[in-house]
Amino acid sequence: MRVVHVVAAALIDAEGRVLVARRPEDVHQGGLWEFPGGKVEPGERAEEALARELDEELGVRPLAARPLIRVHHAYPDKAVCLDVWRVTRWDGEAHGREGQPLAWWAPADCDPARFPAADGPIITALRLPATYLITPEPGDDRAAFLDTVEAALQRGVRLLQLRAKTLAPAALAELHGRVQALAHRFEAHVLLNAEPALAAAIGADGVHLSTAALRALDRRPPARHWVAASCHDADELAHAARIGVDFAVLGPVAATATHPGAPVLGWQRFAALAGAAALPVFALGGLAPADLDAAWRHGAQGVAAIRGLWSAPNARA
Ligand SMILES: Nc1nc2c([nH]c(=O)n2[C@H]2C[C@H](O)[C@@H](COP(=O)(O)OP(=O)(O)OP(=O)(O)O)O2)c(=O)[nH]1
Repeated sequence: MRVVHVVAAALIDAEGRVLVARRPEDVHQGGLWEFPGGKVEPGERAEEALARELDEELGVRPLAARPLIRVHHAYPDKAVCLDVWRVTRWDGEAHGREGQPLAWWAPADCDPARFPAADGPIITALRLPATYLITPEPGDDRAAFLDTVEAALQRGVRLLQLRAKTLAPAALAELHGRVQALAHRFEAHVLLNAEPALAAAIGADGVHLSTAALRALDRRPPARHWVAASCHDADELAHAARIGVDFAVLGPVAATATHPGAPVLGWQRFAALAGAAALPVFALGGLAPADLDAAWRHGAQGVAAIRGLWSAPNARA
């Protein structure tokens, strides 16, 4: 089946709400809500198509746009590649130039059932931040560890993975409780890197699956908000998406101190794998916030990091 290349925009307003439009009843996926956009015309670059569609449909001109996610989806009658951009500044006031109803919804209120099936990963991408902090092993000084978690939250980190492989379950549960209490003060979420049953039992916001744990599962484990997984190749990404994992971490993009000798992907390979994956993918491995632009240009949700997002309490990133 020929793949139809579509550009779509997530216009984000000052309150973090996203603009959605209702598709007419009589077209493909009619009656459902969508992110405004349309087909890329022959010879057009994606950004040109985006500007044209936003003018035609909403009467606005994008001023600040960056890639959010690319989603491939095969409907029974049509295969699409949705190239979705996050637009945070534009000229003009958005109005339905084709008579389509518009609404501004918080990403948390976007119900995937009201959108075309391809849009699930787009909604997830909108709900996720651009950085995912993975903690280093906590060591003996718990107070210093918690201070550094708090400093990261103060710098704007809103998604954390507590990764403490050296701790027994009781000690891990205890530390998790403290980290989660801190995180919740900042409306941040903590994913526990542990057995899904332990994460669920102690009320974690989510569970982060190791590659081995992901491979052993044939369905999404129960979780309060998030199920994430560590992936290294196309098979693992496909398996993660198939069982309903919300997002993946893929790497290493560059060499890291924590995983010396691991085969490095590089940005081109990362882009090919992330672009074909049906879920948001964070880039991991030797990266820091300074790499966000490169990550977005290569199809990443953002950057996941241990060292790159973890620094002494008084050091500002
Ligand atoms: N714009 C948009 N299209 C989506 C979304 N989700 C989704 O599956 N699609 C599909 C539906 C359509 O098959 C295709 C978009 O094509 P379209 O028919 O809206 O494109 P267009 O505006 O160029 O329309 P036309 O002039 O060819 O009629 O992408 C979404 O969130 N936004």
